[in-house]
Amino acid sequence: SKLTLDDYEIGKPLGRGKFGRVYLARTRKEHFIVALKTLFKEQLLKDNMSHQLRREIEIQMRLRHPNILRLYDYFYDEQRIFLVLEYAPRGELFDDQKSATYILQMITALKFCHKNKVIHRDIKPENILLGYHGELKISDFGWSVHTLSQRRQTMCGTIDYLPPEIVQRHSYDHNVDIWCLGVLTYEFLCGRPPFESNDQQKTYERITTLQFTFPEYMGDLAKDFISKLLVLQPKKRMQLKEAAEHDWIKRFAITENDTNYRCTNCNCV
Ligand SMILES: O=C(Cc1cc(-c2ccc3c(-c4nc5ccccc5[nH]4)n[nH]c3c2)n[nH]1)Nc1cccc(F)c1
Repeated sequence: SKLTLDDYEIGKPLGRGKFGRVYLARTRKEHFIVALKTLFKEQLLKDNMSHQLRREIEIQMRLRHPNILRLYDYFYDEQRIFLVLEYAPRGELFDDQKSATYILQMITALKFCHKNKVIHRDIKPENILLGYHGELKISDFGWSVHTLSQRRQTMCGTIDYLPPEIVQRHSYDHNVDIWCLGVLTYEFLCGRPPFESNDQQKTYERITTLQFTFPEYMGDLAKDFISKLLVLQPKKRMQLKEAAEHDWIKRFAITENDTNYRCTNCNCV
């Protein structure tokens, strides 16, 4: 027979409110672990989302594939609808821990570049590769030493990463890499860059006027870290030394001397 809420023991909240209220849960009888999502009927009616939810439930109940998160079941009470979703043990693709770990490696790489009087100028996801042990590798120094003309730089590839001083054709220094680090951190955590727009001119305007917002699920430490990098005045941006010491990095980054350091590729440690 159909399970109800009483058949589950509720555990810790999962995710960060990105998906609404989702809790770790397990069935009282078999201790089968799931992610239990709660949706409020009133909210759904208000947003006129009931038909969409029905369709989504329909589709997700039917689709069975190792790379598609399972919807095992659903049930409801007077106020709420409950979705019994598959529990994904390794969590979100880019959470604070993975993002901070990569950003710390980016910081150490940029420190080395700047110490050697090299400004990368083109930090963005396309220019990042991963080594055998999952370590970050900045690739493509094409723009670093002999930057091509501004036009060429803005013509190819994304403009989302351009710092304001380059958009406005002012002189620039190593602080351009600090700006890009802020854009990269934002994209790692949100899955899109902060100034993205469907019109190039609009993107430039948002960059030069610092028009961006944080999604509500973003943690305060991450917001503080990014806000100290995405500063219009290059000299006012947090420097790499402080960035490496920032609480968001301290709290979430995993370095090889951490106890929970585990190579994502092999069991080499
Ligand atoms: O709403 C969602 C998407 C969704 C997925 C989730 C979700 C969130 C987190 C997890 C997790 C999970 N595992 C973790 C491990 C470590 C840290 C955090 C974790 N979160 N496992 N499964 C999940 C499932 N919440 N909401 N699907 C949905 C909605 C309506 C109808 C329907 F058929 C599906």
